[in-house]
Amino acid sequence: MRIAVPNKGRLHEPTLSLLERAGLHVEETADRQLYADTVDEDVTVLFARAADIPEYVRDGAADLGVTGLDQAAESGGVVAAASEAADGDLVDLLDLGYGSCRLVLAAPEDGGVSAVEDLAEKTVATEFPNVTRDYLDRVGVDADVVTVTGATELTPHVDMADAIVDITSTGTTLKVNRLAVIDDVLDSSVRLFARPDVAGDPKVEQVLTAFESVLAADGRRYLMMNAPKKRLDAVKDVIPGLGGPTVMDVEADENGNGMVAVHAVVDERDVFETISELRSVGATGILVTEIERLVE
Ligand SMILES: Nc1ncnc2c1ncn2[C@@H]1O[C@H](COP(=O)(O)OP(=O)(O)OP(=O)(O)O)[C@@H](O)[C@H]1O
Ligand SMILES: O=P(O)(O)OC[C@H]1O[C@H](OP(=O)(O)OP(=O)(O)O)[C@H](O)[C@@H]1O
Ligand SMILES: [Mg+2]
Repeated sequence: MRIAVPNKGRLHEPTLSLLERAGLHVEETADRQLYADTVDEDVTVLFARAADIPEYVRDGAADLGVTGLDQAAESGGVVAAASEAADGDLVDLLDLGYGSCRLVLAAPEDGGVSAVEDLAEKTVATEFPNVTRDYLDRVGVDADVVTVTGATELTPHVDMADAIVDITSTGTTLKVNRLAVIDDVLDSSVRLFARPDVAGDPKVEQVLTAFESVLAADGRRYLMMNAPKKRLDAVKDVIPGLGGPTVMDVEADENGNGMVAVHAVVDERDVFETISELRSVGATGILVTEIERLVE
């Protein structure tokens, strides 16, 4: 099975790190190599431009692809489940949570365009012509779309366009270029995409579960401690655990009091408060560790 992942740019590193954490270690390759093996002999990684990945998957060059929803939407249809797929659609299997950005319609701050209706008979420049045309159809505005391959923010200032549809995340680029957001076109983040015909394959399910387990572990910590057996209920009350803690009998303390070891998964935001509460109900030897993966 082949997974297409971004070969460079901002999505490259986080995607490799996700594969690594998911247990799909990518074998060392020289930079720019197109393919790489993983520790799983059935899984090959294919490096491609973020914008080309949806096409690789649609065409069958790859079975799975990791890229932005914006890129997938630009290249064709995207559906949430294989059962809803029409010919050529991609299935959006999982939101991987990084690469979050918005495609927005923006125009010069002090210009003549302050609502999408003002764009009738005018021109919109974008790297996303298909998404932009779909959007204009949806809102019922007849505007020209010109395709550019970068520096879109410049086009309204050189009379190439009256507005743009472009990616924004912090808003800095729009601000620097004195452009104001007029409307949201698409919310995007990086997703795991599959072709509908492979979406239910056991190997695909295995990759999906591995990715999900990484996301589930994010923001969670593993707590281990010892506690007097008679304080167990109090300890349990303190731990906002995932399906209740794991409790094991351990050796009694020096006074012969029964002791237990308690393990639990907790939200990292709760760790600080939880530790002092655990100490106050008699827990000792409290250990906090990171979790690599969590299969629920
Ligand atoms: N500013 C941003 N913040 C968050 N995500 C972004 C941002 N810009 C782009 N992305 C996401 O990353 C994807 C890839 O962007 P792009 O193709 O521009 O590559 P890049 O990482 O910028 O590298 P390069 O432009 O140098 O090829 C976009 O389709 C989008 O999903
Ligand atoms: O809202 P902001 O945080 O300013 O981000 C938005 C900018 O980020 C992306 O550009 P990128 O940095 O990828 O440069 P590129 O044009 O070379 O792709 C995008 O094309 C916008 O220009
Ligand atoms: Mg970019």
